[in-house]
Amino acid sequence: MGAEQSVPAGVEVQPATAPAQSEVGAGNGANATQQATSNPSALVLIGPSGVGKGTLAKRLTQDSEQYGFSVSHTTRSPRPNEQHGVHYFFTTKEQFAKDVGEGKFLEYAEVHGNMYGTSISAVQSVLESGRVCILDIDVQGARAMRRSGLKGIYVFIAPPSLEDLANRLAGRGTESVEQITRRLNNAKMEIESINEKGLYDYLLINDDLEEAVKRLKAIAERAAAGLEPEPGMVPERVVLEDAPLPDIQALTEQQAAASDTVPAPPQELPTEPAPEEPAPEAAPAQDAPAPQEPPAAPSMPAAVAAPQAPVADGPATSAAAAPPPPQQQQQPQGQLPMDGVPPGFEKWHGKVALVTGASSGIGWATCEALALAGMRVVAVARRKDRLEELQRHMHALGIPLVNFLPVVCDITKEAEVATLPKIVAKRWPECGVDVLVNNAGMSRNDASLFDGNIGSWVEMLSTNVLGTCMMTRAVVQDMRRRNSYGHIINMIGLSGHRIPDGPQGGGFYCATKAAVKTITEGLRQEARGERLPLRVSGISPGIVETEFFAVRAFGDPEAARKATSQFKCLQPVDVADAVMWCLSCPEHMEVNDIVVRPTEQLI
Ligand SMILES: Nc1ncnc2c1ncn2[C@@H]1O[C@H](COP(=O)(O)OP(=O)(O)OP(=O)(O)O)[C@@H](O)[C@H]1O
Ligand SMILES: Nc1nc2c(ncn2[C@@H]2O[C@H](COP(=O)(O)O)[C@@H](O)[C@H]2O)c(=O)[nH]1
Repeated sequence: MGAEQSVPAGVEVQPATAPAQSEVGAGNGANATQQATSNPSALVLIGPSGVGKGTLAKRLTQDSEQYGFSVSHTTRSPRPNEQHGVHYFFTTKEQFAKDVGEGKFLEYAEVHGNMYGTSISAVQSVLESGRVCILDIDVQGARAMRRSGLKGIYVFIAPPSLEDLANRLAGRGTESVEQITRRLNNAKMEIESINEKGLYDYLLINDDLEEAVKRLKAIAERAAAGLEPEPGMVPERVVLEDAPLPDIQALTEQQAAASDTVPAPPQELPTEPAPEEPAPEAAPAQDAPAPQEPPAAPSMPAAVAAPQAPVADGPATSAAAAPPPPQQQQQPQGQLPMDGVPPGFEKWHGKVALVTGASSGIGWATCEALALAGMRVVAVARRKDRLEELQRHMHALGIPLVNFLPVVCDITKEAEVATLPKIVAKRWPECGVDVLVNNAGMSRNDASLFDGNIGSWVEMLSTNVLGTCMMTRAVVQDMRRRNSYGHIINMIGLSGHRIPDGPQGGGFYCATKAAVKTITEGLRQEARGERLPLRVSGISPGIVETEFFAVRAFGDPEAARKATSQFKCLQPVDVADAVMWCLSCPEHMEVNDIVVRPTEQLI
């Protein structure tokens, strides 16, 4: 693209240097300014239409003179409140094509059926005035801008849900029902771009506007100071929830009735079908909107897979194939079963339990037991296909799926863990996590202290220790915010108490489990120190017949079989029963550790 070679004065074109250590957190903008190191970066805002990019950019430029807005060119018609040269440079398709040919744009793309572009002169005029340049562009534009070498901090703004996005678009009253539908259809693909490695530096969920403005200002301060973005501010993976597209027609009518005004007639030019071929220099074909794709709802924030209904097209399992039992058919949606609830467990009815490592074994059995006893269950794991299977299993058991929330999340990733309480609040606004079962844990058989694989040490430490701590911190902070304290149960394991296979190199794994034992006691003492009613328990099973041994042997089924075939091992449900007992004890009784072995296990 000609424009890529033609670089406006003041725009730094060297590829961004390796991320600096995080000198300043995003929450500490004032410091960032004091530590200014080089030229300001641009602040690039990306996100689906209606998410609030324009609103946020306006707040920044209104509140401080150090920010200026890059006014884009567009071929769409102006809305009633829009001014040429302020909101956009409105232009014709012919003129736009001519400008492209003359290399006037840093980037441009077809978005929702119209052309949009950032001209070199728009960026230049902000930079020349000594201000930080704020850009509001689409995903294709962000990719192209990355290639252009513009030094910038790229912030993806996400909506709390597709429903909120639909509400905002309908409430804005600037698009027709068809245009809103088109923008919402494109939003799913745009949100999925969060998973493109290296495209964005920050993910900001524009839920509460004031909170979002505060967070964006802190990021903007970094841009103003020319600092590198902080590492790790975008989750590793985001999975979108499949849910039907909201009824836009109804929403638009509701919004109009609520405001007692007729929405402004849409000013956008009639939308054109997406071109067969991408426009020259536009992003690759997969960027083009795909109107034929069935509408689907993103569930933000990160890492959510929370279908509201059973997955119909997944692989058939016996559970999935089985018709729902009569109990399910009779039960009104959302009503939780009370039959078979252990004595003392009634207090948890309708409360929320979050279980990690839910895709198999103890985690799976615990989810099942908690749900059958009437709790709302959040099942957290990395494997989406297993969570989908668990969901089908829950359905077959007669659990109302509105009370089951499967979440794809890697507990070793801070950003993913931090979003979990928000995901829960989104599903059940009046709730938070009341019970946390820190079950996820793993071992590797190549981790001896003499010559072990350091990668395996890191994996065990990250999952067993740091994962447990990060999950605990996220949940405790949420309990504190709600001033409602429940119960945290850590899966310590017998290996937290002794080393069964030291000579074979099991010492490191046992060290991580001993750490979990100590952390469990530390957590209990912190709770007592603050006089909080939080209860803390540990459970220490010996050999349980689960995938644990297969994982430890890197998938070797023979090694796994050997480990669990010497005698009748504990079953996952035995451990789930222990969880249920901990939770059923009376208020004055806190179970601190339950040690259980298969009867025949020696040490
Ligand atoms: N946090 C928020 N909560 C509720 N409403 C919001 C929030 N942020 C923005 N809005 C409203 O949502 C609507 C869309 O916002 P805005 O026009 O800024 O979106 P946008 O991302 O710039 O859209 P586009 O890409 O189409 O230009 C506006 O009516 C705005 O007032
Ligand atoms: N690639 C670019 N995208 C742009 C630019 N200016 C705006 N946009 C994006 O277009 C959509 C729709 O905007 P609207 O004003 O019609 O609602 C929005 O998501 C913007 O981010 C640009 O210069 N380049």
